[in-house]
Amino acid sequence: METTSKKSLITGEVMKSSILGAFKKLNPVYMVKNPVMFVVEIGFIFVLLLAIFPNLMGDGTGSHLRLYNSIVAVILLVTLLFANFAESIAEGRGKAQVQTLKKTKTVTEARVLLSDGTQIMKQANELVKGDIVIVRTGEVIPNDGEVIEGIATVDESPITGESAPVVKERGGDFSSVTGGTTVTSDWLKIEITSLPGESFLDKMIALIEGASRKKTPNEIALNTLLVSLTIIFLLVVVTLYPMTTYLNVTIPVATLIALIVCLIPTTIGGLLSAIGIAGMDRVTQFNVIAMSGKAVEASGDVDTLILDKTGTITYGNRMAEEFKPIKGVKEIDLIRAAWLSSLKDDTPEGKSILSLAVKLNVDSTDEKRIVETSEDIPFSAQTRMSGLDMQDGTKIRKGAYDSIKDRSIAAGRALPKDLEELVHQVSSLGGTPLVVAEDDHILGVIYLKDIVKPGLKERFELLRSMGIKTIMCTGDNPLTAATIAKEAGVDGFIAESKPEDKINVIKEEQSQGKIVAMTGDGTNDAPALAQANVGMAMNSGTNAAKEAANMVDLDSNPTKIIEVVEIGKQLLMTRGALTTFSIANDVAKYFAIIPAMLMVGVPEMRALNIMHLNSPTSAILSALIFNAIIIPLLIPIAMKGVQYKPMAASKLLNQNLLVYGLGGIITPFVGIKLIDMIIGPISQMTGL
Ligand SMILES: Nc1ncnc2c1ncn2[C@@H]1O[C@H](COP(=O)(O)OP(=O)(O)OP(=O)(O)O)[C@@H](O)[C@H]1O
Ligand SMILES: [K+]
Ligand SMILES: [Mg+2]
Repeated sequence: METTSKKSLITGEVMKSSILGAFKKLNPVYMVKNPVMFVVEIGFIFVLLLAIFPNLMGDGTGSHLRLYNSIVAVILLVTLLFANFAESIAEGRGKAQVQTLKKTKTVTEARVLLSDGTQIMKQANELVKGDIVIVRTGEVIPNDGEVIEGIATVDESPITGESAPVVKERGGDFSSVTGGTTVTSDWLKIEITSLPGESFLDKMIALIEGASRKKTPNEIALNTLLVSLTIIFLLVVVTLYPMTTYLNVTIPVATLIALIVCLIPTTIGGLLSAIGIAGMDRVTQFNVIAMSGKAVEASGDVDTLILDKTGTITYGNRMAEEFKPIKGVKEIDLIRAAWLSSLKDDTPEGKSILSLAVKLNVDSTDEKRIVETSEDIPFSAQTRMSGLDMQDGTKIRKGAYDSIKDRSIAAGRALPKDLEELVHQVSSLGGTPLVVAEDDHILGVIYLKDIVKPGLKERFELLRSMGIKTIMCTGDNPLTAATIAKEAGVDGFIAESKPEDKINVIKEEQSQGKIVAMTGDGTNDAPALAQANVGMAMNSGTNAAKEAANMVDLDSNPTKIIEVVEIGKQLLMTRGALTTFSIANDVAKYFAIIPAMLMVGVPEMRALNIMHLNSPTSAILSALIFNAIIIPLLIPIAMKGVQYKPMAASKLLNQNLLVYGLGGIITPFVGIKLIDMIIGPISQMTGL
């Protein structure tokens, strides 16, 4: 699957604003939201004071101490800036995108059609829900809405990044339009469905700007852990103080603060929000808009994926292929009834039946009269039927086998003997059989042909190896469902399902503690999209679906949920890996610094000073410098995410513990030693 738009990674512009952002974020009001880094900031302020007034805590007055305190203060400041920079740069790409989107929002006027037929011009920001507007070629659609008349091509590229215009028309799946897109041919009559400032585009801008970004549940839990660790290390260092006095080692307060900062989980504390933002951004790069970080995170935890058949697993442009009459019924009578039943059917299925009937020379001379005089019985997922009631009282219906069957039985009719056989023939090909009835007489079956998308089997295999169960939900009959399910390789299916059945499947899974994802595009999918932990609506779908979902796929490709799940997993893994690395780092630093610090007063400690660092001062400064530069060094991993390979969760965990845990323990020893080799001689020269 290709992403349609790849935005360049980090531009000079983003770099500049990120550096600026790093300084702006030093504001304590902002810093306090990140407790670990806030502790570093307090430490910095404290050491800064000690640089100015070295004897503030009774450490003495020497100029060396002043210099030392100043150096520690500078490194602490740099640590803060690095952490802030990580967050800024993660936000940077989104900011550039917002600029482009804001340019889209330049509509000022809309042509409103009043109920008396007159047209007036109104400011776009004065439009209310229910207003009817007319948009002509070259004009921008003023707000989100549903097409109620007309057919036109619309350029949606500002939102989807897709340059080819899309056709919009009344009814079906292509009736919703987005404010800010441009009509490129013909005209549309649109009913406005959003209030000014609440359009899809507005929401996208707000989301990307971070206005509605909240800490996710996992982030909150991790933060609690990080705060606990911070408190523990604070206590460790505080209790070290009387111990050193007892051992007759004098340790400057700045060193103790440096030690605290080295030991508390600053690496993950500094990168945590960047990881979250980058995760959301990666989804955006895939042309999926996530309404919250929580949604992206939930997609990483998905256990069950509910997919609908038509349009997700199959291409969904179901075309009438053949008319199969019941024994004793003339083919032309079936064709005529099928044609009648579709005269007012707006769905693609209905249209394809009309064109096949016309191709087979149906008698259509009285079309106009019938259209004008009969009553439309539109298709609904609830009834799974469509048709019309004619002026003479004849009721023409076509629909799902069980729906028409129930209807006939209710009317006290016996079913034709060969009906089941015809339905079976179509179903075993994976096609959708539509049964046609005139009043309660069943005339035959329409074969709607559909094709399973290629490559799905491999993708479902991939999901299975991630431990995700796939369930196909369809309104179609059990045999068609079984045929398609087998061909596509899903784990299970539910046939003859009505919209509420989808919700029930989701609830059932959730009651077993499972996290459920689903995709959908119709108004009838909206409740299920809202019920699912991850609901991904298609951009081409109805506004109700988009409103209910917590993600929208701008490319309207339902199988993209698979990539979203991968990105979510990658986000969770990246966070886990860097947390492991960070904590392993801190523990390693403890063993690297403490012996070097104490060996002055406790000669026995020399044995533990396996790193042979130049001096206690050099040891602590090296550790502090390492602690700072590890943050920018890890920014690429935070942004790109650790590589995800599908495998069992436990195996993955073990592998990550090995790589990031062991790596986290070894890296500080190597890093601190290298830095010590550089700054050791300098600190000796300056006599620090
Ligand atoms: N235009 C139509 N007129 C009458 N019956 C239809 C029409 N379109 C579909 N049906 C019948 O209604 C059933 C349900 O349709 P619906 O679109 O809700 O589900 P589906 O497309 O079969 O499955 P999925 O939920 O996978 O999209 C179809 O299986 C078909 O039998
Ligand atoms: K640290
Ligand atoms: Mg459908």
